[in-house]
Amino acid sequence: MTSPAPMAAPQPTPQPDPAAVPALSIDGVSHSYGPRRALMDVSFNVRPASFTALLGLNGAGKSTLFSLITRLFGIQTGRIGIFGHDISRSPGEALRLLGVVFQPRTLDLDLSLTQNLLYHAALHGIIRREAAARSAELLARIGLADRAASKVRDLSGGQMRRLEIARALLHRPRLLLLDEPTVGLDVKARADIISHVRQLVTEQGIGVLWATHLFDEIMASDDLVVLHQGKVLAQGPMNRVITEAGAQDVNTAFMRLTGAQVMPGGGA
Ligand SMILES: Nc1ncnc2c1ncn2[C@@H]1O[C@H](COP(=O)(O)OP(=O)(O)OP(=O)(O)O)[C@@H](O)[C@H]1O
Repeated sequence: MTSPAPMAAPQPTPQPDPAAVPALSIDGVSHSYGPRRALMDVSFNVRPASFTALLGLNGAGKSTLFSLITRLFGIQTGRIGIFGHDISRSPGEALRLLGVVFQPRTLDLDLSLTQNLLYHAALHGIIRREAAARSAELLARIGLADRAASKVRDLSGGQMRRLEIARALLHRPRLLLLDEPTVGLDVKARADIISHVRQLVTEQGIGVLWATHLFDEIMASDDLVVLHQGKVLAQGPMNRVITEAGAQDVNTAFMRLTGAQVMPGGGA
C-alpha cells in the first residue's frame, strides 16, 4: 500500500513590501484648461524617504499637477495614488498622508504663530491638547519657539515659510509637497529651508516632491523629474538623467532635453 502524498504546507499570502509602495504615484495624468493642454500623459513616482525634484520652467505644469494631487481640481484623465490610496476613490486615507506647502503664502497674518498652527490642527480633527503639544514641538524644531505668541505679520519671509512647513507637518504626513517654496527668499533663508526639508527625508523618512526651477536646489542623490510644456521629458536618479542626456551637469542636461536657454544664476 502506498502512503498518501504529504500535503503541501499552506503558503503564506505574499504581502506587498511597504517600501515598494510609492509615496506618490502619478499615472497617465493629463489636464486641460479649455483648449489649453497643461499636462500630457504625465507619469512618475516619488519613493518613500526620498527627495524628488520636479524641475520645470514657468508654465511647465507644476502648479497644475499640485492642484490635482491636492484635489483642488478633479482628475480629468489618469490616476494619482498616495501610498497606494487612489485620491479619487479613497480621498480621506490619501489626504491624511499628505502635507502641502503651496506657492502663495496662506498664513493668517493677524494671528499668532501658535494660533495659525492650532487652527490648522483643528481642521485635521487633532484634539486641542495634542495640537498644543505638537505646535510647541514644531515651533521649537523650526527655531521659532520664542516667537510663538508673535503675529505672523512680524515674521520675515523665510520664517513664514518655515512656519508653513511646520503647519504642513502637524498631522504627521508621510508625503510632503512643496511648490517653489524658496521663491523670494534670500540665500540664507533658502539654505535653511532646503536643509530642514532634507532632514525630514533622512531623519523622519518623509517622501518629498519639491517643485523648482532652480538647479542649485537639486543634489546628486535626488530623484529628478523634468517637466516641460506639460510633458515629462526625463526622470530618475539625477546622475542617470544627466548621463542619459549626454551632459556633465544638470543645467546642460536640462538645456539639451528642453531646448531652453538656461538663465544665468542657476535657474531654468
Ligand atoms: N486657470 C487657468 N486657466 C487657463 N490656463 C491655465 C490656468 N492655470 C494654468 N494655466 C496654464 O497651464 C499651463 C501650466 O501652468 P502651471 O501654473 O501649472 O505651470 P507652473 O509650472 O506651475 O508655472 P509657474 O511656476 O509659473 O506657476 C500654463 O500654460 C498656464 O498658462
